[in-house]
Amino acid sequence: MTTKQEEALGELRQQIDSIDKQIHQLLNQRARCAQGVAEVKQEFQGEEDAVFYRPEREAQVLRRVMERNEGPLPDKEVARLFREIMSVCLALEQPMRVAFLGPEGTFTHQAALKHFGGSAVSAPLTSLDQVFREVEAGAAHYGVVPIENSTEGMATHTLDLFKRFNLQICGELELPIHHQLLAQAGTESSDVKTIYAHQESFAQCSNWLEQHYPQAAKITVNSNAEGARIAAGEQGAAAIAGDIAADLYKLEALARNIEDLPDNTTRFLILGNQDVGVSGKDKTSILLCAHDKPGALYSLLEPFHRHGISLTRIETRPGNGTGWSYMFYIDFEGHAEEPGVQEVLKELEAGSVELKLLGSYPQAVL
Ligand SMILES: O=C(O)C(=O)C[C@]1(C(=O)O)C=C[C@@H](O)C=C1
Repeated sequence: MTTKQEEALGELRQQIDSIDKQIHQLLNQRARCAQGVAEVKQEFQGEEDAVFYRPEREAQVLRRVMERNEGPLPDKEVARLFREIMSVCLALEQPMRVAFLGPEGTFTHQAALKHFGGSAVSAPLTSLDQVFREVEAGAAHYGVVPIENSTEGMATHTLDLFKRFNLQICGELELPIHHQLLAQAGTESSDVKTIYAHQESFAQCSNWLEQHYPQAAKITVNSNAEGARIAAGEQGAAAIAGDIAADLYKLEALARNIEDLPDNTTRFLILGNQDVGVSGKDKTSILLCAHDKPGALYSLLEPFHRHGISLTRIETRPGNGTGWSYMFYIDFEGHAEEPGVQEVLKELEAGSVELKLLGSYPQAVL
């Protein structure tokens, strides 16, 4: 290195050191504020009932971060940093236990980390029912469940569980699903004789596999993370999974983003036991049960139109056969505390057999 270069680098690094010191002090100052917030919550709500996680506030903080960002850091990247800052601050107030359908290393695990940050405690469970049960029982503070995929459609099993359990939806997030072909370090593409993956991932990568690995044996496993675990211990094997599984099982990507449709995205919901306040840009989800009679669907949807409320999703499921014939799962823009939404809910309640409010929550930010 020339002396001139050393001098120039030295000066910039001195600036970085001084900025780091300020960031560091400010981070701890922020953390002390969060501790103060926790004390206030405990004082006014009681030790047992204090609700520390506030999705509406987190959404507002993240939206503001993105709005005021002037770069050069991209909006999403600064938001991700602030996501982590709030995650550590929340963990100081109370470490959050977050349940999801395991094992660790699945896309749902990746969604949980994206939404709650790295300081939440992961609770991988063995079934979706168990995730609902643990959150309802309070054994986990929150749960993360898939609700729809852009190529596969609605996760109907999740929808049906909302009928059985009394939980609130506290949030949503979207995760682009990128599949990687993963193998032990040092594996060459030509070494791969067996590929492990979940059946959905095989389906989502079928053209690519046909083109690149027509001869390899394709073995279906219960989850991509399970496939990654097997591939980590087997020579000549590869797995289709996400980046989180690669990290967890120390695998390397032989090929990246091998999904046939590049915009493949899964939407996840956050389950909890609390009402979430208004964030300013919210969504509400309801289950409606209606008799199968002429005009039933029209009369359910008409109030939304009249009050200028946009539907973002409607899905029909068969009813349980006792008293009503159809169940509609409906997502729409707005919060149940807002007057227009309250009117619609009142009218729907009067005109349907049963209405279950699943929750109002901030629209996905990240
Ligand atoms: O504002 C609050 O209620 C806080 O607890 C602080 C804070 C934050 O770090 O900004 C932390 C956790 C909550 O989920 C929301 C925000």
